Amino acid sequence: MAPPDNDVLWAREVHYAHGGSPALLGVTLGVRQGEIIAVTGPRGCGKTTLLRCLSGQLVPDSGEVWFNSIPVHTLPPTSRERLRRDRFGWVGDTPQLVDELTAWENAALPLLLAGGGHRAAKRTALEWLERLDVGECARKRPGALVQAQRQRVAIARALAHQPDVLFADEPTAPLHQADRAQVLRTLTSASRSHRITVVLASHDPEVATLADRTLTLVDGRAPAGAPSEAACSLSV
Ligand SMILES: Nc1ncnc2c1ncn2[C@@H]1O[C@H](COP(=O)(O)OP(=O)(O)OP(=O)(O)O)[C@@H](O)[C@H]1O
Repeated sequence: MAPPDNDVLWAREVHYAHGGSPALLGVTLGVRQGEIIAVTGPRGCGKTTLLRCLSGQLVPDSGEVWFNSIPVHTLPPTSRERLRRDRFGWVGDTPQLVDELTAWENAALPLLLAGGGHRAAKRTALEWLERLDVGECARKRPGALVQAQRQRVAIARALAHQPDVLFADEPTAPLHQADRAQVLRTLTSASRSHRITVVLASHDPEVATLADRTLTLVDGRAPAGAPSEAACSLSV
């Protein structure tokens, strides 16, 4: 079945089990370009597994995942790898930076891997570090930064190549309470100004207030009795 024309990301009846243990039991979801969607629900309900299926890190056991007109679920591993590198951004709950590189080099990495010029990549990386309030850390290596600074650098790296879709899985988990709202606001406003679609997973209900829509998962599916799409409700 082909996806609806107006959805940048579309998943239909996605099932996934980790080593025989079911994590997703038929999730259907459409995300429009530039939209920010929050995936919420209690721990273990399948948020991370859903984001990994949508971003091509995992292949669903059954069901479909489309990015624009690309059937992600049928792509060979090298094509999924390229798609993730060129078109998607990923922020996880712990910053995975390259220890040998400085903050700006880390943030510039996706641009350099995509074949961008060194000077332009550096300028863009520095702009994003400034936007995320870690401009003064640009020349420091990750080991000289605190966890909250490292996570801001990881977010800058995920946004610097202006991906079509940013997947953020509990992106505020390593931050102190005081930093959380500010980093989330920066992430969502930068995404809105650059028309980057965001799929944001969190068990923190506050995250939903910054999103256009919310998909609530319970035990790998939408709440009993409701079709998955109906579980998406307007939250603003
Ligand atoms: N690698 C794995 N091997 C086995 N089971 C897994 C694996 N990853 C996740 N699971 C299980 O799959 C289910 C869904 O996990 P998932 O991490 O997707 O949920 P989540 O909503 O993101 O949880 P959390 O909020 O704790 O991050 C859980 O029961 C979890 O224990």
